[in-house]
Amino acid sequence: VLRDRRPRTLPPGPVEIPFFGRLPILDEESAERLRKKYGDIVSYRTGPIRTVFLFDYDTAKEAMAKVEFSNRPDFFSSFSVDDQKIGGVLSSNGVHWQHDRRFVLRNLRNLGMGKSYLEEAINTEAMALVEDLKKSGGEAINFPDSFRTVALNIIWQMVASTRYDLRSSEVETIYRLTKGFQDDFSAIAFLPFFFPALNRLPVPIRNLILGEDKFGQLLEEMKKVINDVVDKHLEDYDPDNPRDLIDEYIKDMKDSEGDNNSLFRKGALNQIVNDLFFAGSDTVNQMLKWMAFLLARYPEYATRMQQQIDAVVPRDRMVSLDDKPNLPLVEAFTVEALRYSSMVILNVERTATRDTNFKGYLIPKGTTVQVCNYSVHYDPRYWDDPHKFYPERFLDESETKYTAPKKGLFAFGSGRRQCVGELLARMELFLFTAALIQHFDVRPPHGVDITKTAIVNLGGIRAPADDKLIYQPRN
Ligand code: HEM
Repeated sequence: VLRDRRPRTLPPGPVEIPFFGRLPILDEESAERLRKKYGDIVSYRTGPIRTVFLFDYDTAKEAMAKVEFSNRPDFFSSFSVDDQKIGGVLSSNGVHWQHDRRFVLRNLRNLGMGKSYLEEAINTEAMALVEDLKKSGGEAINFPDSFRTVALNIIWQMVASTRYDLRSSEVETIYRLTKGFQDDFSAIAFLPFFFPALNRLPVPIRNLILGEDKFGQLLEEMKKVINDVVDKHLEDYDPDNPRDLIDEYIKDMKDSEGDNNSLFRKGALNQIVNDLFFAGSDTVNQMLKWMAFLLARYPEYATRMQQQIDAVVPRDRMVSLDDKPNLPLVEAFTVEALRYSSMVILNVERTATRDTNFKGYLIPKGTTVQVCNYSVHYDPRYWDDPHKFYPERFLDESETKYTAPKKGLFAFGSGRRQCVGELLARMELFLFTAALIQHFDVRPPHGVDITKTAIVNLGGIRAPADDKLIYQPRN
């Protein structure tokens, strides 16, 4: 039964088990075990789906740039809130993806990605975050809800001109949906995609073991939240006063009315909004948790960064992007946090659009192609002592200048589908982290050994466990 049926032209990997294959790989330990045993390119079968895992930076970079590996797998469309399930950026393919990605990139830039007025908006949130954390009065608290609200507020202001109060209950609803997807559906909801036979089970059994009814409910709720936001924009739309990305889309949609070839559609707009909300808020929220954890875990860096900030920024002014050249350690700390956290453990899946020769192997059409970002970030070929948290690796010899790595960083993916929000995320991480450092000593509660804090897996996202921390305002 265990005869390996894998075609010889495929990369090596564990013996394929007919019909069932093996359980999906969702964590860094299992991925690393594969790499250690089979090398940098490994094929692995889960049900009818074959995945080729890539573990080495150069190989991953080359693969992610290939047109043949630029699509997302078909099953991504099940998460779409577009009625036609073809629009948006994250899960779409072909001309629809190209069209919507171009629209999003152009408008994120026009709305200030990398520019000073967006910096102001981020610093308004940073100030609100500081005030909110001060309310904890130096008591030990779990990661504050304000982390997620400030992250949401930035992208939501660009997309929908909405800013929430840091403790607003509306944010609670939105995050309940995100968390629902994360907690309940990380592994189990994917199983029918890998094991289609499960779809033949009676509905009550599928609901019981796979929670499909709950998944459907969450998706419907999300659809409604997004649709209401877009409908409200359509109602209030003023062509002379576009407020945000949704208005810009409505403008293009109205301009192209009557053009049968136009790809501007309300369903696609809904999905774009959904993508930006999902990809743009929880990612930053999770990274803020990492920043707080790492500041508490490595107080020697926190102290050095406070000295650097205090030397150039008066306490009554927020750190700005112009201060960056004077704060090389702060930048190095945030980038090292991206590497060390490897928050997105496995890069978002791609799929081969046709049979493709790659590195001496023939990757058949339909094969999933996935880079293990964690493995790239912990690869001793690119990083000295990779398990050490060491921001200095991003400084020049005199430690006075930040130096971007030439190779080895994969936090935002790569190639044609590289993260569209990278610039925005880097701005947010730098300014939010600087605000935390400038205003607080972050530390574990007395007697708590922070080296024992677990790193958990939240549906493919690596995050520090929510142990309590103290945010002590600095004198
Ligand atoms: C620290 C924060 C973030 C991290 C680590 C991150 C990481 C990633 C990664 C790994 C990918 C997959 C790239 C690939 O397939 O090669 C991705 C895609 C994407 N990200 Fe981000 N991201 C972050 C923040 C954001 C923000 C703030 C936005 C919102 C503007 C955003 C929007 C997107 C979108 C729309 C895609 C899909 C791109 C496509 O399929 O063409 N991300 N991100």
